[in-house]
Amino acid sequence: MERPRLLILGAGGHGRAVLELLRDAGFPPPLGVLDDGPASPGLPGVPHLGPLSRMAALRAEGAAAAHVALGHNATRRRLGEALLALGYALPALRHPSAIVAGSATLGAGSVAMPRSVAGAAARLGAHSILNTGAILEHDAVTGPGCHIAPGAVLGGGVRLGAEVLVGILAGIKPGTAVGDGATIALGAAVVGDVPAGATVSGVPAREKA
Ligand SMILES: CC(=O)SCCNC(=O)CCNC(=O)[C@H](O)C(C)(C)COP(=O)(O)OP(=O)(O)OC[C@H]1O[C@@H](n2cnc3c(N)ncnc32)[C@H](O)[C@@H]1OP(=O)(O)O
Repeated sequence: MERPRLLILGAGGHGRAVLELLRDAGFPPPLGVLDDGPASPGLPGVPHLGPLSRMAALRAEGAAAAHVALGHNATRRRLGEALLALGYALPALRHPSAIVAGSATLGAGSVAMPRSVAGAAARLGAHSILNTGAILEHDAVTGPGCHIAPGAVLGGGVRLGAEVLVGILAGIKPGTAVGDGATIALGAAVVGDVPAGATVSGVPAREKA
């Protein structure tokens, strides 16, 4: 499949990481980057095309494919859905060192960063990040707008709702369910279901009183 020139949304740290991925994966140079930061330095070597609100005008001018490279889950999902509604293609991005099982799926606008793994029948939701070295074990499923941070591991059959952050090096016991908008602290060991909106931390993971 020919790799498209992408419009990137977000010129922060994650944007720079995605830019490296695109180079490693053989994508052509991005069309440009949009960012709302008034003093945004942009992405190195990529034309800065203005604020996020320009995405509609650029679509009308012929931009056809995009990626939202923002770390904030709700914002990334909202912008990704807006891009889809405008008719942009949002290809799932995958670093060449990522291991994605033939039966695994990566949703629209999602990204599998270096050395990440998606096992048999795992499903990474739309607009989600499987960050460096993170692992979705077999049959693990995430909703849209999730972020599995570097080194985190979802055991077999784990189910995440929408917009869940699983912090760096956290682990989730096989078969566990995590509700929408929950935050799993870095280093946590989740051994039971987590309600929507909760923040849990520690080993075993608990909500703070
Ligand atoms: C490429 C990348 O960098 S991806 C980055 C992805 N992001 C992450 O992995 C970070 C995930 N976030 C965390 O783990 C955060 O520390 C959170 C969400 C758990 C808490 O953040 P905040 O609400 O800002 O809490 P804050 O730092 O003020 O700490 C509040 C209390 O929780 C404790 N705490 C904070 N993080 C943790 C943790 N991971 N495990 C155990 N306790 C923690 C603090 O020590 C503090 O305890 P105290 O009240 O007894 O003093």
